[in-house]
Amino acid sequence: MGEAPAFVVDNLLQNQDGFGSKSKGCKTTATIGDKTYVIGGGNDESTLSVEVQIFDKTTGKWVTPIVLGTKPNTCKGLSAVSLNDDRILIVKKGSTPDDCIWFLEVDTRFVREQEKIQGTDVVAWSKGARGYAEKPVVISGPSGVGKGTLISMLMKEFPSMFGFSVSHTTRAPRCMEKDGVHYHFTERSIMEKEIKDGKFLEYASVHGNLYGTSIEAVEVVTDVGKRCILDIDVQGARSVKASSLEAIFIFICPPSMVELEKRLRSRGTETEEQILKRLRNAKTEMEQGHSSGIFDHILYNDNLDECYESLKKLLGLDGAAAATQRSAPQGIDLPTDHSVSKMDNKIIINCGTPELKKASKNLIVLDVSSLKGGAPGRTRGLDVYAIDSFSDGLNGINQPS
Ligand SMILES: Nc1nc2c(ncn2[C@@H]2O[C@H](COP(=O)(O)OP(=O)(O)O)[C@@H](O)[C@H]2O)c(=O)[nH]1
Ligand SMILES: Nc1ncnc2c1ncn2[C@@H]1O[C@H](COP(=O)(O)OP(=O)(O)O)[C@@H](O)[C@H]1O
Repeated sequence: MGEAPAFVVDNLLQNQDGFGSKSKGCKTTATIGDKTYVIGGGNDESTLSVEVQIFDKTTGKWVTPIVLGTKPNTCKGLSAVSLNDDRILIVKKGSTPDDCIWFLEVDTRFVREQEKIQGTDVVAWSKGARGYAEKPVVISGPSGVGKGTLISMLMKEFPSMFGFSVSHTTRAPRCMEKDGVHYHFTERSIMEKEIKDGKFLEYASVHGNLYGTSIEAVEVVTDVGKRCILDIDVQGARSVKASSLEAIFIFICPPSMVELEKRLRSRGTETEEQILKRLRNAKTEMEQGHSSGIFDHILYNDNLDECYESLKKLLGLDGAAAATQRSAPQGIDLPTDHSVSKMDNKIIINCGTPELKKASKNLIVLDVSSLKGGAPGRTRGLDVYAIDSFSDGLNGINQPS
C-alpha cells in the first residue's frame, strides 16, 4: 500500500497513544506498540463491512486492509480503545433502535505474529447492552432427571431473557423433536469434520452418540442479547469449564435411582436397551456431579415446582427481580457521537445525550477487570452498565463538548 490517506494522518496525529478515541463517524483508530489500526468502512456510511487498515510505524508502510465482517451494517458511530495490549475493542452504535450497541474485538496478537488478522479474531460481541451482564447457564444431570423440563419452564417464563443453545447430535430424533429446535441432527462424519475444523466449543460421546455445542449455537443466543442455557453432560461441562466461556454450572440430581428409572420409563422415548444404558451411565454421572468440582450448585429435583423455584433463586430471578426480568430487556441507546476511554479496569463510553443526562445515566461502563488470557472472544460476559458520571468514583471523566 502507498501513502497514508489524509483522514488517517489526521487521526494518527490526534490519537497518538491509542488510549481513548473520539468517534469520528466512519473511522476510528487505536495504537498498540508500533502499529496503528485504522478501523472503519469506506467514506460511504452505508458500507456493509468494517475494515481494518494497519500502519506499521517501524517500516512506515501500510499492511493490506482486512475486512472484519459484514454483521454491523453501517460504520456510523465507531470508536475504539486498546485492551490489555493485545486487543482492540471497537464500540459501534447499532443501526436500529433494538440494536443498541455493537462491540467488536480485534485480537492483534496474530497481527504481530503473522501480519494478518484471521477471520476468527474478530467477534461480534453484543447487540444491546443487557444480557452480557449475565453468565451463560450450564445444566447437567442424568438422563430423565428433568433438565429439559426445568429449562422449558425457564424459557417459558422468561422468553426475552433466555435462549437455548441448540446442540448437534448424531442420535436419531424422537417423534416430537424438531431439527434445529431441539437439536441439529447430524451425520457422524459431518459432525466429526466440523469438530476437526474447530467449530465446536465442546463435544462428547454420550450413551453411544456424539453430542456437541457449536460456537455458533452459543453466538446465535448471545448475539441477540440473551442469556444462553446449555443442556450438556458432565464431560461437556468439564470442557466448558476449561474454556473461555465463563458460566454458572448447575447439576440436577434425582431424589433416588428408583424415581429416575420411573421418570425415564414414563417419558417413553427410549427403548429398553437405551433405558438400561442411561441408568448405568447415571451412576457415574451422579458421582462426577458431586465430586468433580465443576458444579457451582447442586439441585435435587424431587418436587418439580420447588426445584424450579430454587433454580430461579440461584439465577437471581426470585421475588421482585423476576418481575423486572420478565419484561422486555432495556438496551442502552448509544448516540453516534460518543467517545471511549480507558480508566483502570474500566472502559468508559461517554454518551452525553440530553435524555441520558436527564436520567443521570450518561456513561456506560464495561468492567474489564475479569479479563485474562485465552481464546479470542473471551471478552464475552463482561459486565456492562450505565451510570451517572458523578457517581461510583468516576468523577473527572471528560464530558463531550
Ligand atoms: N457434551 C454434551 N452433551 C450434550 C449436548 N447436548 C446434550 N447433551 C447431553 O447428552 C445427554 C443425552 O441427551 P438426550 O439424548 O437429549 O437424552 P436425555 O438427556 O435423556 O433427554 C444428556 O446428558 C444431555 O445433557 C452437547 O452439546 N454436549
Ligand atoms: N420433579 C419431577 N417429578 C416427576 N416427574 C418429573 C419431574 N421432573 C421431570 N419429570 C418428568 O420426568 C421425565 C424426564 O424429564 P426430562 O425433562 O425429559 O429429563 P432430562 O431432560 O433430564 O432427560 C419427563 O416425563 C418429565 O415430565
